[in-house]
Amino acid sequence: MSAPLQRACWPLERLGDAAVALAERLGLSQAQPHLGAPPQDADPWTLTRWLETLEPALHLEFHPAEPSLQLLGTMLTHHLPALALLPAAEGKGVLVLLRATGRHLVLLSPEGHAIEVDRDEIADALSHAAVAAAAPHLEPLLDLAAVPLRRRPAARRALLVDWLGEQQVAQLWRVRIAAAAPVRRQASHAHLPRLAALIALAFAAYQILLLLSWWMIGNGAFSGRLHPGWITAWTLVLLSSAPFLQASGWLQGRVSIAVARLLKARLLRGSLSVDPDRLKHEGIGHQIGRVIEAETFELLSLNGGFLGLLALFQLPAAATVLALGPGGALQVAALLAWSAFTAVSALRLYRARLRWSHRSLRLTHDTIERMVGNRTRLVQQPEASWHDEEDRDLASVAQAAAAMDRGEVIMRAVIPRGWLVLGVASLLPATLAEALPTARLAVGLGGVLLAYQGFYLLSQSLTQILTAHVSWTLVRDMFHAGAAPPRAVPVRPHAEDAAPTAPTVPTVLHASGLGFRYPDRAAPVLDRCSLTIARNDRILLRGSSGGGKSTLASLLAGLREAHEGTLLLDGLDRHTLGREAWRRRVVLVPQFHDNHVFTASFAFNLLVGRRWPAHDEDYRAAEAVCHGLGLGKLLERMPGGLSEMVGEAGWRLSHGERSRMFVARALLQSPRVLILDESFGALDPENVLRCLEYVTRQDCSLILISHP
Ligand SMILES: Nc1ncnc2c1ncn2[C@@H]1O[C@H](COP(=O)(O)OP(=O)(O)OP(=O)(O)O)[C@@H](O)[C@H]1O
Repeated sequence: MSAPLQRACWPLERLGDAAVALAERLGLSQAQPHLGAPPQDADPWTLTRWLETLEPALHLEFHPAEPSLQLLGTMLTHHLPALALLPAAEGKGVLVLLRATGRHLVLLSPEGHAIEVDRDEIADALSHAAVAAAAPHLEPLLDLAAVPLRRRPAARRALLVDWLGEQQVAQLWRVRIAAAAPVRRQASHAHLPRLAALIALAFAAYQILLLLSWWMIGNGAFSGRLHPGWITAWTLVLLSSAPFLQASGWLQGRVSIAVARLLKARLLRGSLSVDPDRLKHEGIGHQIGRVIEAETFELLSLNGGFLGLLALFQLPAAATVLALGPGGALQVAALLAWSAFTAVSALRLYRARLRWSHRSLRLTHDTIERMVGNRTRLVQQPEASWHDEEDRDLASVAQAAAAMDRGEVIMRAVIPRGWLVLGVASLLPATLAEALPTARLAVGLGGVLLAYQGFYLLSQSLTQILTAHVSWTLVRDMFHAGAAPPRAVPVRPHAEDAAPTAPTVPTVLHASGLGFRYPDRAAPVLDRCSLTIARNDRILLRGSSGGGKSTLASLLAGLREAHEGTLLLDGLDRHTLGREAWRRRVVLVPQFHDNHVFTASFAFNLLVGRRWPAHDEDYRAAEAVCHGLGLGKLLERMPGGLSEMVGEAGWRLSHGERSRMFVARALLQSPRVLILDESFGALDPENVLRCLEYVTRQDCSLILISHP
């Protein structure tokens, strides 16, 4: 290892510090306390889980990547920043890769210095362990082929890429700013303020050059001195405005991609964080409507914003030209009056669009509900009234749509064209009062045309921005739900995060005085509920139907939040530990109707909570758990085994097979606390016994919910 690489290498025990230093470098986090060390001799998967525990505090996400030799170079060039694990032969350490500069990478050293190291040297160091086995066979081959010395490095690399194929040669973690990070931070990380300023500058330069070209040609033409020199200058000025327009278009593209990424990531996170009771209450139709609105928002807000920016340059420029022209103050007053009329029309359109959106959202919701319950409706509802409500709802949406269309016609057609009439009319008094020279008249008309273009852009922009704003009112809850909880504080991760089997303090979960009430119910479901669960406890929770067992389970698993009382896991509350870390440790298998089989391979369904794509050891673990739960015969029966497609469009698992698959899915997440909510209700006594025996043998605390 070269001296610069040695200087840039962090000892593995300081992985947490390396992550913090990177976060600070990216402007995402202030100085953090020492975050402890990852477990000794941890494998990459364990390190990944350990790193994940730092995510809430650092506003970062660590995505593991295990590239082949062929992909390693691409990763080191295009997927930075990243953390990289140096293999044991290279001294087992961590590299903090900041960015690529040509053939070099900039690394952050433990002393906080940026150090440049050759990219190939880093690739060799990272892949050393995998490549070492093949290396001895290379030289004899190169000798035999008489490859000249200077071409040997390239030949060596080509041979290795071919030999090692898809084999994983290195362990990296791509570092991304978390979707939950404050929007301001994400925006500045994506350079959005700078890009926006550049767009504004490019627009301004384009506009100024355009006006200048007008002035030149107009001045020359109307003064009767259209010298070839003026025409050449006019052509040059006009041509030089084109690159600014191009540049602004290109910058807009970059902004659009960055904003769309930010928005999508945040909405996705938000949709996973919204209170499940609220989602259920609103219904699936409402959620589908929201997805459509989110698309609308993304599409129209950016486009409308860019058009609006252009209009903001164009209208003041037009006002200036009009003020200098023969119409003077009268034309400027007409422009202001028309702007006010535009604002009023925009407000009316906004209200109409809001009404239409709410009604069509309700229509989507009701349609989906009717589709879901269609069979019941066909059987139980008199045929004559099947479409009554649908007709009523459609008429109401059509009425709102007609009002909205009227508003759009005013905005898109009347506003720009109406201005043309008003602009020319406001020029008439000056024209009638005195015989105007052609040049003065041209300035007046030019101003009117310039303002026409401004109003045209403004009307397009306002229509889109208002529509986007209505969409925003429908998705903003989801967006805000994706933000990091305000109380997220740095956590000192425990070694047992990564090694759940390690002996720890006996108390795992501690609840005291828990209270919970559903929003639309007066009486609480849980009232002053206290319990302590120690490591490897086996608890049977029984009670009458509707007594609150599933509700308690969802509180313990972090799916719902108690309205009063405290709940601690390993001594930390849910906000401190972070939602993801909590759910990884306390895994709930919900009741059958609340669980889902994905239309995907059986292996995916088993391993989705553990790691996907899965590794060989994951497949082995999945098979072992399946055998333990009595699913071995199913694996033999399915032609594709673990790769068999299951779900609605695939192999239809029986009720009992599904419920055991749900248990296997939870066990494969190596939980510290496992909660099974009536998971064995569909099994025959023999399989119940076998499953009970298997789950009670696992190294985790177990809560089994069952009817008396
Ligand atoms: N989203 C909700 N809104 C209002 N009430 C609810 C909601 N979910 C559950 N409940 C009510 O809360 C009470 C407790 O429900 P819970 O599912 O926790 O009971 P349980 O003991 O698990 O019942 P079971 O043994 O029948 O599964 C029930 O009366 C139920 O109807």
